[in-house]
Amino acid sequence: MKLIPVTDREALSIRAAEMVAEKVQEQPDSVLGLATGGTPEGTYQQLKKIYDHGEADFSRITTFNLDEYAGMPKDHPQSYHTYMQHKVFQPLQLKPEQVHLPDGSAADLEQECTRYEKRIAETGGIDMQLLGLGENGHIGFNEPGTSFSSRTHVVQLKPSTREANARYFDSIEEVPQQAVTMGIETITDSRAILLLVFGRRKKEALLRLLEGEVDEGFPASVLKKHSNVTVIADEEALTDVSAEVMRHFTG
Ligand SMILES: O=P(O)(O)OC[C@H]1O[C@](O)(CO)[C@@H](O)[C@@H]1O
Repeated sequence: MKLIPVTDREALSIRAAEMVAEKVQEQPDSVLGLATGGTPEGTYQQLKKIYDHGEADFSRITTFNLDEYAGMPKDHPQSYHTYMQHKVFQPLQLKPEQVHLPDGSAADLEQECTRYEKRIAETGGIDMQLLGLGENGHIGFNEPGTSFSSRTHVVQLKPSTREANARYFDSIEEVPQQAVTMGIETITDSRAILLLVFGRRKKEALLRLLEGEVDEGFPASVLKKHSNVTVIADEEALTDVSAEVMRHFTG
């Protein structure tokens, strides 16, 4: 795991967008794994600037999202389908056939998980996966305790995750109880992973990731076993990380 420390959220977003754009420049038919939530929003804004300036061509990429709420129509204002349409697919003018999300409104969710895994495999797998970090260490919606060998599956969301995401809904009761998420092994099968972490809210999780053991009780710790993970983190998230640990991951 390699750490790139940056000053703040904006610097993180610029750096992450540059890395995604560089990947697409060197491999125009890249398969990108994308995340939702607050973390990658700035990165998507920066990618739009890069696109508008004609500095990258996204017309041949394929995308796969990490997760989607279960039981939510695709056109619900808080669905990840809607988020992606507004923040990525329309701004980068991606065509429907280029983009993929799990269908949380599918009648048979187990079948949907199998379909999604198959689709990822058919494209040859993910070249670069963007990830945010949950306060409890979740990646995608893989909550603590999820097997490191899990594939795309249906999850019961923890109360803490529902509370963290309640800010996007009118009330916590409206936050779905379940989601469909890529599994941990689906994520770690990606050839490269870019984990973005900013803000004080994430400092305990980042500290545990950098200093703690690899353990299924903290899903993100699996990233330490992967050979190509870059963590971009800002000063606030790195507040409690010792100089020695910083040197270890940046050196
Ligand atoms: O970026 P946020 O909103 O802090 O959330 C952290 C992670 O949790 C999720 O919301 C759950 O999948 C991810 O989309 C995100 O990367």
